[in-house]
Amino acid sequence: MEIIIKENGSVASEAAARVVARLVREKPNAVIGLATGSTPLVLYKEMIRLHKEEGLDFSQVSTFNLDEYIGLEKDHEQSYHKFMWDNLFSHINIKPENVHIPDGMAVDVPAFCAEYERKIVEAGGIDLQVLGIGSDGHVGFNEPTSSFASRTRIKTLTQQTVADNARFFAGDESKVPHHCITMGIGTIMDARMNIMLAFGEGKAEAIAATVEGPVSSMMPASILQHHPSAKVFIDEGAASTLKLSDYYRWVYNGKPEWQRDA
Ligand SMILES: N[C@@H]1[C@@H](O)[C@H](O)[C@@H](COP(=O)(O)O)O[C@@H]1O
Repeated sequence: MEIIIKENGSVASEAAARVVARLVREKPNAVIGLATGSTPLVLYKEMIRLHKEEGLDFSQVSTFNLDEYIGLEKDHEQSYHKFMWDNLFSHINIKPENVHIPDGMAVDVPAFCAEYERKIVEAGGIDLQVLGIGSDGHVGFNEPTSSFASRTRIKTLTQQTVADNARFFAGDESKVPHHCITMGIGTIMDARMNIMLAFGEGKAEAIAATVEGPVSSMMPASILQHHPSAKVFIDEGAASTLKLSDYYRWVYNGKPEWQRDA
């Protein structure tokens, strides 16, 4: 794992955006996995800026989102569909037919999930997957004890995640769906590169356990230790309990400029 510590979340997000931009320039028909939550918002703003000001071209790019709540219509204020269109897709030149987000209203969920996996394979696999992390270490919505071999499927959220995400539902936990469709950990691990973003002290424990703890399904993100190309972009807050943070800075600063974020 490569740990990239920046002074704040904006600078870290800009660094992550450079990795996305490099991929899209090198491979115009790249397949990108995307995440929701508050963490990737600045990354998406920067991708929009790169498109508008520097001509970054998404016309051949395909995307696959990690997850969606079950039971929310696409236009629900808190659906991940709406989140992605509001915060990214409406502002770049991506083709709607190249956007894939799990359908929280699917009638036959297992069939939908199998088809989602098939579409990822058909697209050539995910080149780069963007990840956030839940305070309990979940990636996508793969909650603690999720199988490392799991594929896209239905999951039940933990009480912790329901409580964390209630802030998006006017603080009302009863309004947060308890089920979701999420890519599996096996699906995420198949991506050729994973980039995780985490900001603030609230994520420090989960990040320390992910980067320096034992690999355990109790901390789903820790499986990234087994990924051949995983980068973790964090700010000082999220880095605050890492034991080897000086070493990560030393490694990063020892790289030639052009290699630093790539
Ligand atoms: N399913 C999403 C995750 O993909 C995200 O990483 C996590 C963290 O959210 P935030 O970035 O708002 O802290 O929240 C949700 O539960």
